[in-house]
Amino acid sequence: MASNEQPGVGSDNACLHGVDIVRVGGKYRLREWIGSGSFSIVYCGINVVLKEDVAIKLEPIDAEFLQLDYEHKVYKHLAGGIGIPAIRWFGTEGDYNAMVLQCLGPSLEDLFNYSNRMFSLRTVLLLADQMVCNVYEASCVGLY
Ligand SMILES: Nc1ncnc2c1ncn2[C@@H]1O[C@H](COP(=O)(O)OP(=O)(O)OP(=O)(O)O)[C@@H](O)[C@H]1O
Repeated sequence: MASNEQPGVGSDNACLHGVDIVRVGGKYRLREWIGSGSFSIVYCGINVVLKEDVAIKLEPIDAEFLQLDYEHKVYKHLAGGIGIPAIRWFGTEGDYNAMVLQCLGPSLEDLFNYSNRMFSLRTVLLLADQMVCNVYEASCVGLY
């Protein structure tokens, strides 16, 4: 799960988190930093042609354990599932592998905070159902 220690909300400067590129795939511009996971950095971004909000996930190409390509394959296989973002672009830009995704709504952590860090039993069961279904789908195509 990702950590959000230094949100760059309001900043248009992607360099704030050590990333020295401003666009990927020609038309996806990085905007504010959303969070950093164990292997990647995620930004809010925009498709400058369609004006669509996107999420841009970057992984340094010199990372010891590259995972973005695998995550890209998992998303491709789970396409259309609940909570699975559509892939807009995948490739390499400068020193980064990049995956551009449909921008989802608030994270589970955000929703948990909105709910005073307490989910009802019904919500927990609905979440468990979605997670088990996604893992099952992935296992059916040999991804787990
Ligand atoms: N498509 C998306 N739309 C909106 N926010 C997203 C999207 N994908 C990821 N995020 C947000 O970006 C942050 C980091 O994402 P994520 O946890 O997937 O990174 P990660 O590097 O895969 O982390 P880990 O490997 O530690 O799970 C989280 O706050 C997450 O909610």
